[in-house]
Amino acid sequence: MIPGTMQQPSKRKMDPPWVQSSFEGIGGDLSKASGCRNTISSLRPHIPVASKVKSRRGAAAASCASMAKTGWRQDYNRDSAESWVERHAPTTTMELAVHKKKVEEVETWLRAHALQYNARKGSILLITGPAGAGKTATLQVLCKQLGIIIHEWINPLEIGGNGFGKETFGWEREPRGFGSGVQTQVALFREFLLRANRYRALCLNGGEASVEPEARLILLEDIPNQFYREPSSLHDVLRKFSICGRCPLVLVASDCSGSEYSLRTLLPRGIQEDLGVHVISFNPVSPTSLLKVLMRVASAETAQVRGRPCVLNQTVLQDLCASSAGDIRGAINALQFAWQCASIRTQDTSDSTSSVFPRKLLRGGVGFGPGRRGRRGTESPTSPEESRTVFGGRDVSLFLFHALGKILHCKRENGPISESHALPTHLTHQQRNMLAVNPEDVVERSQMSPELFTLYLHQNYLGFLHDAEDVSAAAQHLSDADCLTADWAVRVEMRDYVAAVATRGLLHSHVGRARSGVAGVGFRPLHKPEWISVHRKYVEARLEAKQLFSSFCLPPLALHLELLPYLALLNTPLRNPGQIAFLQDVGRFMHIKLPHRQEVITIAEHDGGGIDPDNNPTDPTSALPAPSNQSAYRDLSASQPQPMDSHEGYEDEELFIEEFDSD
Ligand SMILES: Nc1ncnc2c1ncn2[C@@H]1O[C@H](COP(=O)(O)OP(=O)(O)OP(=O)(O)O)[C@@H](O)[C@H]1O
Repeated sequence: MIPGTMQQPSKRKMDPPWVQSSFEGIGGDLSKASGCRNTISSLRPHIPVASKVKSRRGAAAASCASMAKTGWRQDYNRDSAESWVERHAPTTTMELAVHKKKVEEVETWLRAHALQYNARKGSILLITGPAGAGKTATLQVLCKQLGIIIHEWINPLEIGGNGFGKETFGWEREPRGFGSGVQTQVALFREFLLRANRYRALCLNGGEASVEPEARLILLEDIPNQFYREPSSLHDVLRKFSICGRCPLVLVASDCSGSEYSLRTLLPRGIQEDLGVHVISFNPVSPTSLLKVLMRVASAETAQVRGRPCVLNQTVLQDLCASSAGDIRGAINALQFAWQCASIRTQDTSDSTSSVFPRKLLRGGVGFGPGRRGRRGTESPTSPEESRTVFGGRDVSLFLFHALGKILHCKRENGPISESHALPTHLTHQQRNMLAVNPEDVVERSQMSPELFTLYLHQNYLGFLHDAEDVSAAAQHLSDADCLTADWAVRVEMRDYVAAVATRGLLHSHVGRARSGVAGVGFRPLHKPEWISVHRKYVEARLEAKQLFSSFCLPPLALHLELLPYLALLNTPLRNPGQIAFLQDVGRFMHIKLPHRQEVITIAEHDGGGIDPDNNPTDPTSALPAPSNQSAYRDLSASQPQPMDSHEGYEDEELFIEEFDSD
């Protein structure tokens, strides 16, 4: 007998009663979280189901668990240990706070691909949208309703057998089936994806396996990190899956604009089209739906608290909705937190509380308790910003489309101008109503550099102005903004001024529309700046010239301003077809006649603020041929012009081009 094993039980008995597991709430949460995960655990015993300790779901529960350690009332602790997000999870489509059309879209796809026997088995659905928009909840509710079993991939915490998972959570690693060696997460994932649907889930509870419906799908929300570093390996796996998969795959991914971990990096549009991925894009939950859910949750919680009347204040709920920016999970977590703060305050306002919660969080009873309205000192936060600071909430970033729209549509407040804002008589022609938005704030929330944002404005502003005077004034302001960053020495310091001059200048130029009484221009598609493709071409050409003319050993300036124009003018063919093509492409642009403007790319509603990684001008190397000298010359990329007929045969001629010294 090992002494350690003997001592273990008595040690447990001696634990003080106030020590509670930090995973208490989460454990309950996960066990509730579903049959689908149980299905997976039965299918793949070595994958630690409990490893899906999502911080988002555990946040509220973890805070409650830490509260429990301070020895407050047991009933309160038990009550608060469970996350409300899980406790009030929707069970039917009627309860979902998601727009009906989106629910129908997902349902139609599921019926066509998961329920139809003849449907293509390896079909892929991609559900995107902001975090907390109810994407997973919708899928789970629909699958439950349609009787579809979900096999969900959950990233294993322990892969190499270091004992962490086994010792901490009591999981056993399955030694057979996947080999005894260390397996990479990607290898495990590949195996899961291609094998998950071959076997039925085991019925460990003794129930009848035959009563299970056959329809099933694979859910991939927890994407292995390796794929973000190497998206091509995910593409390979998905390609294989689309050929030999036996059930549909649903990818759930949140939009995170401007992040390198964004979906566009992982699954660019080209790959989506290749694989025939069907995309359904969710919007943030509307404030009305959010408010309904919060009221339902709050009423249910109030009904549970016996003997303690809690009066809900709708203003607080509205503030929570506004500050959560369509994130239902965030809104419910904030409500739970606010409710618990209020409960603590009304139950026990001893000094011990202030050691856990900052006083700021405890002020005012946050909308609960009788007679709070109208009493100074117990006011609820009135502005979304204030409620955000009090209860947490989300830092609201704007999608590019909406950020540009806020400037280009130039919304102003109606009504007379207050005396404090009135300009002197000689400046009345400059008088405008108050702006509905703060332009600098919009630029900041777009998560773009002011210069790039100005470029987008420059590309799109013409369609939004009413007359030529407005266009002239706007162009003047945009030029001024451009000049501000002309000097590289002060470029960084001047960035903020660029944003202010460009956006405010553009907004100030909107005069004609108001004068003519036109309400607005309505919907207008927005486009990416042509500058992006021009700049991309410039960077590509620079790199290509460096490779093709490396034998001249010239610095870039001399290469581009002396050698290349000289060679282009000489009209002498070179030895190399790559060099010929290059000179024809960039050295003789004055002869190229463009019949019309270049085709511009329309911005989709959920495009992020950063430069599109599919078309990143700062990293043109991806679009270039391999930088091997031979292949770069022989195999010109399709985008490059091929040597003209007139030059055919020059390759064989012995021509000598004099190399000259740049000095
Ligand atoms: N009426 C409701 N409609 C939708 N979700 C609800 C509702 N009430 C509570 N919830 C809970 O809100 C949470 C929404 O999170 P969900 O995981 O579905 O969002 P998501 O869009 O998939 O976000 P992420 O991409 O971050 O996972 C779920 O835990 C769900 O149980």
